[in-house]
Amino acid sequence: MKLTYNIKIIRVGKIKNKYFYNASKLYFDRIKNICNIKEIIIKEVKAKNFSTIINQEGKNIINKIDKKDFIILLDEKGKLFNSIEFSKVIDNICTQQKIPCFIIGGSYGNSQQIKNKADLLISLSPLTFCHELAYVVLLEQIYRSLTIIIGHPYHNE
Ligand SMILES: C[S@@+](CC[C@H](N)C(=O)[O-])C[C@H]1O[C@@H](n2cnc3c(N)ncnc32)[C@H](O)[C@@H]1O
Repeated sequence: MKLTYNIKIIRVGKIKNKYFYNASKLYFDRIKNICNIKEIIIKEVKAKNFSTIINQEGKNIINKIDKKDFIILLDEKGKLFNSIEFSKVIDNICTQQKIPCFIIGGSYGNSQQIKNKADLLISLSPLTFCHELAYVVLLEQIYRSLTIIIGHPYHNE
């Protein structure tokens, strides 16, 4: 079953580790079979100062946000959801003709400006993951959510 839903992800930097890359490709392709997914990759900023990196990457991310986007920032201090609740978040945003736009920060995290702009902060766990692993977990959970929405047995297997 194919949904007309659109999902967007904005993230920082290439996936350099081949295992994370392969896992992300697996779930990205599965998601593509169910709905439209667009990804925007921001270049990693090189600077000596952490706050320069966070703020510049933050500005570059904000430039890619559109009016229809419902901004969901991934942050370990955000709200925790179970997979059914997470699928409802995605379903509700999409049925309101908005686009869930997931943002994953770079190695040093997210700027305060993005945190202020976000419509929702979600946590995948109270533990901190590298951004590559956070991306893989996010994709698996988006795929899981979509299977819940279309009634595919993946979540119950
Ligand atoms: C290495 S982490 C950045 C850690 C940084 N110290 C901070 O305070 O945000 C890189 C990115 O992965 C995502 N991330 C890592 N762990 C996460 C978690 N448990 N829940 C949600 N997002 C997470 C966030 O978007 C974060 O900005």
